[in-house]
Amino acid sequence: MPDTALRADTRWRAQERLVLPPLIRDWLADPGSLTARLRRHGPFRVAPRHGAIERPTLEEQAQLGRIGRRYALIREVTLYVHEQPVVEARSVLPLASLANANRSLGHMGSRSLGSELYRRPLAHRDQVWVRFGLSPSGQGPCWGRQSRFVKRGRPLLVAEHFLPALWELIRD
Ligand SMILES: C=C(O[C@@H]1C=C(C(=O)O)C=C[C@H]1O)C(=O)O
Repeated sequence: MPDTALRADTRWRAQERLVLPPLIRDWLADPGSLTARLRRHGPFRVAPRHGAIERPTLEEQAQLGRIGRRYALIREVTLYVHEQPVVEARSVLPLASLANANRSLGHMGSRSLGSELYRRPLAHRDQVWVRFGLSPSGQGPCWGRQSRFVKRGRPLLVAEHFLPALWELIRD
């Protein structure tokens, strides 16, 4: 586990502007599906914690661009491996991004959002931010990654906060 004597910060910073410890960079810069990578470490499940139609935060609006000013489906989940909470995620799915062929993204339940984003037509991750701060439920501080995905031309945000149990899991 890298030095955590970092000051917790709520601001997301462009990934390329941060020097990250190698282990952290290996996970935060991974271009593939986090779900697929976690599944390689043991039994995996997604536990939805919160779902509501709300306005994104001002920071999320800026990260989404113009579409961010409208209402979005906010989805907060905890990802478990071997029944250990390893990631807390908050996704911001603009309602305008959930129309037509993208509508399944708004009805994931306990299925991983990644299973839709990494299904053809593949979503592409066009920007990544990083921070060392609290998770959506207030755990931490821990490393977090905010990704902007574009699926069928429509943007959405997925923020993943990597909990201490993850680093214990991969060390064993
Ligand atoms: C984006 C992915 O989907 C994962 C699944 C999530 C969900 O079901 O809400 C949220 C964050 C991601 O870690 C992925 O697997 O890479």
